[in-house]
Amino acid sequence: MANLPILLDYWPSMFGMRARVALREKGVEFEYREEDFSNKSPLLLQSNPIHKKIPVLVHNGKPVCESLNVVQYVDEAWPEKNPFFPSDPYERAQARFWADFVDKKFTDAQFKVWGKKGEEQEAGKKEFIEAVKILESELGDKPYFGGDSFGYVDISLITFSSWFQAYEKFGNFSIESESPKLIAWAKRCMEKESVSKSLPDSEKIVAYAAEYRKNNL
Ligand SMILES: N[C@@H](CCC(=O)N[C@@H](CS)C(=O)NCC(=O)O)C(=O)O
Repeated sequence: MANLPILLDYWPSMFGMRARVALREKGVEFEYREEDFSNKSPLLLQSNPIHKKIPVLVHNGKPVCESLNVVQYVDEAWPEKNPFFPSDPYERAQARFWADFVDKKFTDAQFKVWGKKGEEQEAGKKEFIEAVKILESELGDKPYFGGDSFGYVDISLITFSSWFQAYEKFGNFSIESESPKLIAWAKRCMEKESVSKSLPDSEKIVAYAAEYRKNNL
């Protein structure tokens, strides 16, 4: 295991999953280390002293923090295979814009759908459906957000699909009837081994979310 990049991660984390998918897209072998948030490892605390959050990729002894930053780093450190970005500067800027939209709009909304109740949850559902429709229109008729190839925006968003069943169960709505194209895109992405190997079983996520709701709501 000497010299393999180390990924500090936590299994249900859609942010951690992004790093897993990115590394597997590049065919990079890595050591996966599961963190216990009630007893964070010294390596996590040293590597990400600012946020103390996963994912952290430790490569050649140096830590890279923040999931989208990890995905970009992986693309640059292993440029030979499956580039995540198009070469055109404008298209690259657009890809960064949409991944940022996923982080700023979609991430907050999805949390309210499964992690809140009452009015806050209802508002979250509205925001979530709005965000999904915007993303669906950005996808258009392309197979991937990256066009013909699976890229940066695809990696930033696909990891949330392991949570879709939890959103539907606790939000009491159907994502497919709101946004069939997005579901078709998610199924297409799941055909990639880099994705299917990196995303946990949806049933496990539902059970995890149910436990969170029991303890926190
Ligand atoms: N913006 C961060 C978010 C990472 C994040 O929220 N990680 C959570 C797990 S999903 C975490 O490490 N939480 C530990 C804690 O808050 O103590 C990223 O994209 O990497």
